[in-house]
Amino acid sequence: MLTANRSTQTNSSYEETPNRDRPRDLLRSRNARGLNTYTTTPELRQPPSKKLEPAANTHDVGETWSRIRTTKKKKSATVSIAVDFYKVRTMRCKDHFEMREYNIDVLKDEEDSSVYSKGRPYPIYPSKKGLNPDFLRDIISRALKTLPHNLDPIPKDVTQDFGLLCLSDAYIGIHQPKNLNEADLARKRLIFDEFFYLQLGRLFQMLEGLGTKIEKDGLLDKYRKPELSSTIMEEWSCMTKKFVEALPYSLTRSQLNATSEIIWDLKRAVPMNRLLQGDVGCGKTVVAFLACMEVIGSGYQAAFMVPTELLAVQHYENLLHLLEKIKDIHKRPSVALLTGSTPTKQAQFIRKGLQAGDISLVIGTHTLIAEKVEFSALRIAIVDEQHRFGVVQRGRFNSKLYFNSISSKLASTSSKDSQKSDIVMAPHVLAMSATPIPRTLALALYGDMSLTQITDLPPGRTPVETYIIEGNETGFENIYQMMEEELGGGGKVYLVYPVIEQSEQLPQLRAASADLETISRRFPDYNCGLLHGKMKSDEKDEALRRFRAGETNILLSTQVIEIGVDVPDASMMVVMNAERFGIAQLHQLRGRVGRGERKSKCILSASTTTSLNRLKVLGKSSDGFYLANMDLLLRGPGDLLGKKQSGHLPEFPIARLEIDGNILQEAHLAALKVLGESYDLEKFPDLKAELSMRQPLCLLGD
Ligand SMILES: Nc1ncnc2c1ncn2[C@@H]1O[C@H](COP(=O)(O)OP(=O)(O)OP(=O)(O)O)[C@@H](O)[C@H]1O
Repeated sequence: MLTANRSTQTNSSYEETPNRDRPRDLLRSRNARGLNTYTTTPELRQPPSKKLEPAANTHDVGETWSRIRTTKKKKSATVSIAVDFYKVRTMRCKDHFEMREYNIDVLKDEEDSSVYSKGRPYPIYPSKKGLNPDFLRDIISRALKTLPHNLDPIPKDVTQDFGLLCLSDAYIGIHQPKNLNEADLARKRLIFDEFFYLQLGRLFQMLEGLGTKIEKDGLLDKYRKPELSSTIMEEWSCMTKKFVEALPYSLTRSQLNATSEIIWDLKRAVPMNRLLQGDVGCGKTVVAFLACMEVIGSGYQAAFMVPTELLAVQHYENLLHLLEKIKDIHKRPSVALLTGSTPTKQAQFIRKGLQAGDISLVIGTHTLIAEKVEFSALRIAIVDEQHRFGVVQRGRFNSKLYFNSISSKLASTSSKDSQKSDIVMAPHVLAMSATPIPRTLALALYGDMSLTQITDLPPGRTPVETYIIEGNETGFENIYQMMEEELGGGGKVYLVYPVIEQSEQLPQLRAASADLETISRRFPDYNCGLLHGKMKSDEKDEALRRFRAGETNILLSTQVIEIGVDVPDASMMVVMNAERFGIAQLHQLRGRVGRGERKSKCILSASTTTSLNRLKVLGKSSDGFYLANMDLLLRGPGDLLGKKQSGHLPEFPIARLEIDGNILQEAHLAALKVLGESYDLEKFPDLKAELSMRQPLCLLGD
C-alpha cells in the first residue's frame, strides 16, 4: 500500500481510523505558498474548530471529506485504484477551483484496510521520490525498539514541573501513538524542546557575557520578576525630572512604567538590550527622550537613530522645542542632527563635537553608525523603528565602546559610582518598534531582549472611525463628500497612494503625482501638497512643514508617511487601493490620524469587492496588538513580520508560533529555572552537550 501526503513537513502527521465519533486535533501542513496552515485529521462529520482564512484572491468554498474513486494511467494501461481523500479544502480562485491541503491514501483496492488494522492513529510520512511510507514506518518502528529509556538531556524535575513526557516516550508517542491524546503529548514535548533550546542558548550566552555572580543573578531575576526591575521617579536624574516637568502633558501610567524600567537598566553596569513597543501614537518617543536625558544628566552621550530623514528632522525639532521649555537649568543639552543630507562641513563639525563630547545628543539616520562617527562617551543608542534596520546595523552601536565615567563631563554623584569608573562598556541599546508584535513572537524573535510594552494611549484620544468602501464611482463620490465636510470643519486630510506615478502594467492603481491635478481641481478652495520618497530631502521637509502649518490642507502622499509622521491635527485619511497594503501597514498608516483631540476618520478604499472582506478586520478593531495577533493567526509570522524581519525568525520544524505561544512561555521559564541552578550548565552535562549540538540551529534567529 502507498500513502501519499501533499504536506512537505518532516514530522509525521496523523490519520485516524475513520468512523470514530470524536473531534480531531489540528495538524500542521503547508499551503501552496509554503506557509504553515492548519489541516485536520480526517473528520467525516464534524467541521474543524478553526477556520482558515482564504487568500486575498480566493474564496473559501469549504471542506469536504469523501472517498473518491479515481483512475491512474500506468504506462499504456489504465489501472484503477482507490483513493481516500479524507479532507479536501476547496478554494474558488477567480475562474476555477483549487484543491488545497489534502491528505491522500492510495489503497491497494476498495477493500484494503491494512492502514486501519490497528484501529489507532497512524503517522503519514511525506513520500518523496518514490520512497514508500510503509518502508519508512517499518524502519522507524525498528529504530524505536532500540531507544534507550534514559536519553533525555532535560532534567527530570523540569519535565515533571511542566507536565512533559520523557523524550523516549515522546518519540514513541509521535510515531506510534495509542491514541490522539498521546500524540498530542508527544507533539507538545517536541515543540517544547524546540523552544527550550532556543531560550536556553540565548540566556546562556547572555550569562556568559557577565562577570560576577551578582550580575548573573540580576539578569535572571530581571526575566523572572520583571516587575521588580524598575526605579521610582525620585531616583531619576535631575535632568530627567526637569524634562518631565517641561512636558505639555502628563505621562501616562504605561509611559511612567516604561521609563522606570529603562532607567533601572541604565543604572546597571551591564549594557541594556531592550525592546520598547506599543501601539501607534502611544507616545514612545517621549519615553526614549527621557532615557536620553537620564544618561545626559550623568554626563554621557545619547544617539537616536531613525530610518528616514523626515523622521529625524521631526524628532529633532520636537526635542528642541521641548528642551526650550526646561526651566532652572544651568546648561541645556546640546543636540545635533546628522543625516545623509547634512552639508559636508556641518557634518564634520558635528562629528568633531561628538568626539570631543561637546554634543550630548545626536539624532540621525544610519549615518550615525558609520565608522567615522566617534563618540566621547556614548551611553545609550536608541534605534527607532528597529525592524527597518538589519541586525548587523543595529549591532554596530556595540562597537562604539566607552570608558564608564572616565570620559564623563559631569562628576559622578556617589562614591559607589566612581569605583566603577574604569569599565569599558558597550552602550545600552533601546530598540523601538511601532508594529506591535504579539509577546510570544517577540520572545522568539528577540529572546535576548527585555521587553517593555506601552499598553495605553494618551488620554482624550477617540478611536479613528474606519470605513471600508469600494473605490468605484459612487464610492469616490461619497469619499469626496466626506472630505468636503472634514475640510469645511477645519480638518486636514491625508490621501495615501500605493504608487507615485501611474503605471501601464497596473493601470488600476491610483498614483499620487497623477492625482494631484484631479484633486486640486475637485477641491479648488483648498491647497494640496505632494509627498513621496523620490522627492529631495528638503522638498519632503517643506511639504510636511506646510501641511503641519496649515498652508496645505490636503496632502497626497505615498506610504512614506507610514512611519512616525506626527501631525496631531490631521483628522482624515483616505487610503487608495487599500488592498495593496498589509493589515499591520494599514494600521500604521491609520495611526497618522487621531493623534490629537480631534475626532478622526480613515477610509480604506478597496479596488474590488473581494478585497473588502480582508479589510473589514480594521473596521472592527483599532488595537494594534489585537490586529497583530489576528494577522499572526490568519497569515502566520512570515506575512506579519514581512520578509526582512521574519528572516530573523528561527526555524521551528514542528512548532507553530501562532498556536504554540503558551509552550514557548513555559520553555522560557524552564530555561530560567535550569540556568538559575547552574549558570554554566556544568551541573547538567547532557543538557550542555545537547545545547552545543543544537547551537547553530538555536542561533539562526539572530
Ligand atoms: N502622555 C501624553 N499625553 C498627551 N499626548 C501625548 C502623550 N505622550 C505623547 N503624546 C503625544 O502623542 C503623539 C504621539 O506620540 P509619539 O509620536 O511619541 O507616538 P509613537 O508611539 O512614537 O507613535 P508612532 O509609532 O505612531 O510614531 C505626539 O503628538 C505626542 O506629543
